[in-house]
Amino acid sequence: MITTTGLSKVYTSRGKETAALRGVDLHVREGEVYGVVGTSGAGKSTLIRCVNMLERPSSGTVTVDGVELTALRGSAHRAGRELREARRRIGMVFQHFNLLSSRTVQENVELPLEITGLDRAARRRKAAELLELVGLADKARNYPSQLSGGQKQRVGIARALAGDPKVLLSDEATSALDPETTRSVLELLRTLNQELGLTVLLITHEMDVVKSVCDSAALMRDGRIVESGTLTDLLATGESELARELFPLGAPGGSGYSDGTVLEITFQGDSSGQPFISQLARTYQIDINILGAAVETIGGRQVGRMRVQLPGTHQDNVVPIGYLREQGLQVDVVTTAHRTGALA
Ligand SMILES: Nc1ncnc2c1ncn2[C@@H]1O[C@H](COP(=O)(O)OP(=O)(O)OP(=O)(O)O)[C@@H](O)[C@H]1O
Repeated sequence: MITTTGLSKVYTSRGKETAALRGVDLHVREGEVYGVVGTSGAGKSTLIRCVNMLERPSSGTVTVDGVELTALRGSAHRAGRELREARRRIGMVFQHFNLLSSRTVQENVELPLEITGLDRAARRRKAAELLELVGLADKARNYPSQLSGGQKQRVGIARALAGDPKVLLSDEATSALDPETTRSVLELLRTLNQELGLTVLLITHEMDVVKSVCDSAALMRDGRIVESGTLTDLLATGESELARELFPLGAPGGSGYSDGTVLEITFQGDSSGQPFISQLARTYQIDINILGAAVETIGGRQVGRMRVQLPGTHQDNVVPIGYLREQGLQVDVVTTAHRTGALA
């Protein structure tokens, strides 16, 4: 639904060049919620602004719903007709809502419809439907200053949906909100994704946002995507940085365990109900030391991760590790004791 290839963006200000994007290939499938995370300055905002051509990329292509936007004429602020039409099918919500304070809630939602030339009665009807959808039917006549942050963002979302978009872009939409309001706005995004089949591309610096609503995620660093995939696949990849951030298990492995073999076991879906540790201990008559464990719901699926220590070297544990993998578990060997005189 959204594809970028080799996307680059260089800003020039006061004679200084900043490469904000350095060849980004992004692929967001239809109907998924896709999160882009990364530290400040990684290029997330630039990426999302290039996706709807608020910013024209320096090179590379952007295709949304089969239309190659980069091939359409017009600049970011003076778009040609085709680009304007394509953009109408892309809704955008902003961190600071960007509502007009002099207009009522209803009038804010109607704004994009005025631009399309829809008549007054139809605009009213559509805005009323959208406000109903975001749970704000009773606030239609209020002004933005009379609303809470969460309510303002719901208005922002209703306005973004006015053009019946297939894609919704969210630029840190919950960053200015408290945790509870964040949760309810994310739930709304999820509901819209499921009920309207809306594809959502969001950028955030909060891992919790990814954890609670995203199907897929990408990690950006210094203008590049350094890792991406579905959360399920990322969690099944031992060395995934995103998976570790999504699901930290306290102190990282690799230090502090002087003997034995330390494993990180990740289990998802069906295998999460299995008593595999006790089965392993019984089958191989070994003492297993549990160093840390957590179970969370990530992308609507139960995922567990456990760090355990087995006696002996990696070599000594090849069979038990194979047994765990046969059970469908993801097993990563974090540290292993070397076969020394003392351990042999
Ligand atoms: N209009 C601009 N002119 C010049 N440089 C810019 C402009 N916008 C962004 N940059 C630079 O491009 C780089 C990427 O910025 P961008 O805002 O895309 O990152 P970000 O990951 O969204 O960061 P944040 O989370 O802080 O918003 C940064 O070095 C930034 O200073």
